[in-house]
Amino acid sequence: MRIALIAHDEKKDDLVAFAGAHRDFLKDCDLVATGTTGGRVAEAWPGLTIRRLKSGPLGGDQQIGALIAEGKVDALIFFVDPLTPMPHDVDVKALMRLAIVYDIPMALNRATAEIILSGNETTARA
Ligand SMILES: O=C(CO)COP(=O)(O)O
Repeated sequence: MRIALIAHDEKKDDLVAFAGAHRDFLKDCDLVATGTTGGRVAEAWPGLTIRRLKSGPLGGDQQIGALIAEGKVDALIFFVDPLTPMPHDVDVKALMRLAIVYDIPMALNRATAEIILSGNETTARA
């Protein structure tokens, strides 16, 4: 499964914890992430191989959007911070829009990410 991982700064600890809880499944996935998020997850969980793109504010969100448009991402897990204004808010919105246009599963918080992975982890075990 090809999964894109992104977290805003206030949510990075949550995403690192989420990735750790699911590392047995994620180690067999094709993971791509924005720069800082990918660095944090890879540092915490060296068993995970993650392709790191640019940092979000420098174009990383748009790079992931382009991968979605090319059909190269099966699911987007993006832990957003709804309480902090972002200079690159338009990029975030554009990324979400493409996930909707191409109808891929998109988790914007941990509760939804758990549902997306639980369905696929079950399939992977079967
Ligand atoms: O800003 C982001 C998403 O909008 C995430 O980018 P980083 O992973 O580089 O912090």
